[in-house]
Amino acid sequence: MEIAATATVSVAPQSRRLWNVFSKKLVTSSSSFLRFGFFERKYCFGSSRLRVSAASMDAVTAEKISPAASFVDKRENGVLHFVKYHGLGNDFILVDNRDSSEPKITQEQAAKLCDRNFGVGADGVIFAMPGVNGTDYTMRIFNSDGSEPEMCGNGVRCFARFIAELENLQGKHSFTIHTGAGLIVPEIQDDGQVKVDMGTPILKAEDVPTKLKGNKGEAVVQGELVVDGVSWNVTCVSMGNPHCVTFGKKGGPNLKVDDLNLPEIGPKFEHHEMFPARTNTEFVEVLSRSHLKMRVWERGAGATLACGTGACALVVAAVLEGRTNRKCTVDLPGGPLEIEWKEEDNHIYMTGPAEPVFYGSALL
Ligand SMILES: N[C@@H](CCC[C@H](N)C(=O)O)C(=O)O
Repeated sequence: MEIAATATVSVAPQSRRLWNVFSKKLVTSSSSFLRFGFFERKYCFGSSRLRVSAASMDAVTAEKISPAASFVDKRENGVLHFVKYHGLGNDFILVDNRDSSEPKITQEQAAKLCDRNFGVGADGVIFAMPGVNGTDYTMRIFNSDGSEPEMCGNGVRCFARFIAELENLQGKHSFTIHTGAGLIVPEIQDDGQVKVDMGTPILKAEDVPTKLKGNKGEAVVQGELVVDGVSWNVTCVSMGNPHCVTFGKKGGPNLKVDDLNLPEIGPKFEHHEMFPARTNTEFVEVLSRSHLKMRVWERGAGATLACGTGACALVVAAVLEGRTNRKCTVDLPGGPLEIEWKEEDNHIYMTGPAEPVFYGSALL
């Protein structure tokens, strides 16, 4: 029996070696052809196109199909193709959703996929969708608990790198991205890092939103938040999504963030009645006027290794509290981010890495 098959497969540079292995196997083993078939889908990502024709292969008979390969090969419905990325260990399942303005999976399915034991494992699922109002793309994200936030700083850097792979773009590139927080503009740098114009911070208490009363105009700056009978100094900032930033307790010493029991204290901030939309919370230690260290408890995701919107929010808080300059390095558990809150345009700029980890297909 002659099999004619053509597969157009594009792969991320990091994955090229793996694909080379696949393609080598393809010409040396007929059963590998069937394994390859699992990946031989319309789904394409990456920058190097590999065109494979199996028409000239020796006859491959149906008897050679192993039951397992056959099962996998047949699956198309109920399968989600994805690429896993991370930004400083804040990890996401990226989905090519450019053909539709409806996410390919539900919030419940996203929560299942994010489970680190029963799913792929991630802090969230991000969908690359068609742009609106003249923007290049729309980014939507579901947290690992299935809730939908407005924005994600580390996620948008991953998004930019994902788009560059999908569109086969090399070198410096910027995109206009519509998000729940408005227009966000990431730019891939020559060194592969991504610099993002994160827009302007929102400080008006009711827009953050927080029920705490504004004490510096309409903003909450070093306001008092009582958590389990203990008073904390907090500054509330929205980067499109809500953040509560604290440098320590009222009248207490500056925080040593390594000493915190984050899983115990984090949820008490997240679900505090003063935050009607829940909140992300950044616990911050000042190392110098241009160097901060933070740990984060994220709304809908818990303790994560990094939070880009959080790093931006805490530099705004640090400046408003007179603790630092407008340009800082922020050390997060997963590594550093460079943040600048520019006086000229009131915009915040975040620079950091985003890396692909693996690609795959998940059964839904
Ligand atoms: N990790 C993200 C923030 C993701 C959204 C957040 N959990 C929320 O619900 O607001 C970042 O890097 O900004």
